[in-house]
Amino acid sequence: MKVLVSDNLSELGVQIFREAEGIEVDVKVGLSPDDLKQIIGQYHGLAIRGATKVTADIIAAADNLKVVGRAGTGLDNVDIPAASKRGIVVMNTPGGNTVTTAEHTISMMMALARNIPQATSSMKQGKWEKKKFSGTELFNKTLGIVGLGKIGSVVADRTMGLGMRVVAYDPFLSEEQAKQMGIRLCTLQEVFKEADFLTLHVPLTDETRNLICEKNISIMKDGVRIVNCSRGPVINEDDLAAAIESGKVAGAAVDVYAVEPPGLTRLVSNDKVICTPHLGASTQEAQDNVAVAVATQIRDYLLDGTIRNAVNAPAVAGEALENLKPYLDLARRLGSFLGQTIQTGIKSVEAQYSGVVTDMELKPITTSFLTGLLTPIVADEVNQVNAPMVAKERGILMSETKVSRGEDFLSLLRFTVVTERREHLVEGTLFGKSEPRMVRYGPFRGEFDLSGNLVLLQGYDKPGVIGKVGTALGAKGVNISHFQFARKIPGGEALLFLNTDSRVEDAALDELRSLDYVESARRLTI
Ligand SMILES: NC(=O)C1=CN([C@@H]2O[C@H](COP(=O)(O)OP(=O)(O)OC[C@H]3O[C@@H](n4cnc5c(N)ncnc54)[C@H](O)[C@@H]3O)[C@@H](O)[C@H]2O)C=CC1
Ligand SMILES: O=C(O)C(=O)COP(=O)(O)O
Repeated sequence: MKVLVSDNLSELGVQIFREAEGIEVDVKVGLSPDDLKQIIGQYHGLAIRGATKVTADIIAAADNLKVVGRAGTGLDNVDIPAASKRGIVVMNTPGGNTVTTAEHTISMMMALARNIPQATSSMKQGKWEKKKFSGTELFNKTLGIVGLGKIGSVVADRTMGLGMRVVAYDPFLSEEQAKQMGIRLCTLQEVFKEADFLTLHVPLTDETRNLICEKNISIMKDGVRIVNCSRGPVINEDDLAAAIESGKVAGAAVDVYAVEPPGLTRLVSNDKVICTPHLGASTQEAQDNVAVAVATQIRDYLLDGTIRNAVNAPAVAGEALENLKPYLDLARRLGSFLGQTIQTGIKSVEAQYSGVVTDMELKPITTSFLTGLLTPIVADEVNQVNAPMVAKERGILMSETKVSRGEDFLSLLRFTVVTERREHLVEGTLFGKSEPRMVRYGPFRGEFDLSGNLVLLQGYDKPGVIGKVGTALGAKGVNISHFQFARKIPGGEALLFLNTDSRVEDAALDELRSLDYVESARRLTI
């Protein structure tokens, strides 16, 4: 497995790749988009920070890429839908830079309140401008926080210690959660109206883009000070610059920009604006945290499929993964079996779980079934990341339920696939702790081993059929390793399920089909 580190990652992270058996790492920082596109095809993993832009164009060239790991939080530099479509897991490292970014925010707010950068610069010109740089206290002022997530809540906690009154807006947080932090949740309008200082800690989304614009600034307090250590496009830079020039906004502290580096924009050039070059996460501690986290996550995914902190796949790790793995395997086999027997368009998939499996995370199991089901049907690679998307694109309705069924099995997985023509049902369970078995196919019950070369014969339960099948295959040199016979009623419809040591060629299949009482013969590989 080859991993490319394309941004400045702490050495501790690179070391983890170097020490991992089965991983080869290249560190190439500062590649142009064209250069990255040229080489990305060789890599299975990509470790980045914010500088590398993983666009749809790069992803289209990433023929072997399985995982993109962001050492940090914001993923606005990764085209997540494009990655998901190609089955590439996208991960970040939440929490690793939270304290550092919160501390930077508070440093920026204090520096802004006391004009520290401007005063420093003045002194370095030999001046002593005491009056010009008189500032304002934070004590007893209202801090408005937009986005009370990890960073926002650390900012809240620390600034309450400075005697600030904190109000916050976060539509995804409950009153109760905010109350536990001792913070009053308000509407966005209230936060804008009440804040003496306003700080932004939201991800860049369609809702947050351009949030600080002329219209919203107009409802803020005169003399408000604005801090942005989230993402540049959350602020309309021209509107903010204009509001500072007019005196409506007293000043701004900015770490992130619409375009990075921004050059000498109207905002950056303004004396009342203090700025840092996207330094929010730049401390040794945070960089070590996020590099170690991302390298460990990428390594574990590439080497054993453990998914942690992915934004486009359910998280499965550690002990939970160990318990889940046999079920993931069982579900994939059941899916693969049906995917190879179904011949018409799929309308819906229903997953029903009963027994001890219901204590586990079921979504990955359903996705694993889908992966098996869709792989024989669609041309592109289908995996845990893109299977739900592929199903959705094909208009397949999904449902997943837990049922209590007084069955004979410790756990039972039932999947019902409805096609344009009919309903296909399979049930599966684990024998022992990890032996996957299909125990029902439509009306037929048995103990079917879904592995290797299979032949599925449907016909009628008549004397001599089994012998003829064995003789026909034997004549072609095919050895049967496992044999299951199931029927509804004596003499009625029957199923012959064969595991063979070698692949059954077309001629042998044709011969099986020509036998009396054999209606169909199908070859499957699982
Ligand atoms: N300047 C820097 O170097 C850094 C910047 N960041 C930026 O800070 C952002 C926040 O980071 P974390 O706190 O770790 O993420 P988080 O996911 O813990 O918090 C984000 C919060 O924003 C809230 N939110 C989402 N949409 C919202 C909306 N429309 N209005 C109000 N709130 C909304 C969410 O509910 C969540 O609570 C990141 O997305 C990233 O863009 C993060 C780390 C370093
Ligand atoms: O983690 C984040 O979201 C950041 O913005 C930090 O960005 P960086 O790793 O310094 O490019």
